[in-house]
Amino acid sequence: MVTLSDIPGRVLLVGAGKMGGAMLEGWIGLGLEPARIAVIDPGPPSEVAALLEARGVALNPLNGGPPAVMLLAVKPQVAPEVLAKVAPLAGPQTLIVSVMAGRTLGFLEAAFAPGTAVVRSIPNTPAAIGRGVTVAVPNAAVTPTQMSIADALLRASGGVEWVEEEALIDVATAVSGSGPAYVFLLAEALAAAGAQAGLPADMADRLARATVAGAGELMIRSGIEPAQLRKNVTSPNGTTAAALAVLMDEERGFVPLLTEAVLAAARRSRELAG
Ligand SMILES: NC(=O)C1=CN([C@@H]2O[C@H](COP(=O)(O)OP(=O)(O)OC[C@H]3O[C@@H](n4cnc5c(N)ncnc54)[C@H](O)[C@@H]3O)[C@@H](O)[C@H]2O)C=CC1
Ligand SMILES: O=C(O)[C@@H]1CCC=N1
Repeated sequence: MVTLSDIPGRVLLVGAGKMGGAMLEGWIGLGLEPARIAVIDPGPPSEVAALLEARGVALNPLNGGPPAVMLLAVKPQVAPEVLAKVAPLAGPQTLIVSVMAGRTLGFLEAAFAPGTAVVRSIPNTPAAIGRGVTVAVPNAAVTPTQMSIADALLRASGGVEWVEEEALIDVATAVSGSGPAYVFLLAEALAAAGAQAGLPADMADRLARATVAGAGELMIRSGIEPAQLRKNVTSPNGTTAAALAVLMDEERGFVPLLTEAVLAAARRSRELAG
């Protein structure tokens, strides 16, 4: 098994915003030596800049030779101009790992020298607390060792699932990549509904947060299927059944709505391919 300290060279992070910064924190937390990391970012968020300064991670270094890994975490929309600038920093042995939504293996391969090893992946923001999940696909040039290196870097943020079919990344983006936003919206909507139904707003907010967090933790720790956990809350002819009759309506309920949302996100991921 490859660990972060086995990576044969530097890790160059291009774009240290919300996602890149979260991954960086994970690597440092798991013992990747700060001297083995460098960051390229013209304007990292202040908390990331403070972390770089505190740990002595090089920001925008002028040289250093080709890195072992270049991890791309800029917005997909600026990828063409950013890649044109950073591609010359990669050597023949450099492994490219992208977390950019939509940007395909084909797009990434075209930006680097022929034969460059590229992994396209999609993480999510619970990466910031090591509870993310990432789905990744390698191109044909990725060696087993490089795949283990990519796995170690991505696993610092949580679980990793490898797929062989690249099209699945667009769907994973719509489910797990964007998914935390759906859950946060659920917390927002539950709080708003509670306030509208008469709870003090701050209390509705606390109850909604605790409910979403507690339900998520129960699902993980118990290992019980979500459908069974739902049934465990639902007494026959009780309050939950009354709510679920609305939420599980086959036409207007949560399932058709979420299906439409996931399909919209997957479609957008395919559009971002450019
Ligand atoms: N935020 C999320 O939930 C997820 C984001 N992603 C992907 O991660 C990537 C980054 O997203 P966020 O971190 O949310 O965005 P962000 O805006 O927080 O971070 C982007 C960073 O790129 C930097 N940047 C801009 N121009 C640059 C350049 N020329 N060279 C180097 N760095 C440059 C910015 O200063 C910023 O710090 C995107 O491609 C997105 O699709 C993937 C999965 C989840
Ligand atoms: O909204 C986006 O495009 C990115 C990718 C997945 C989550 N955030």
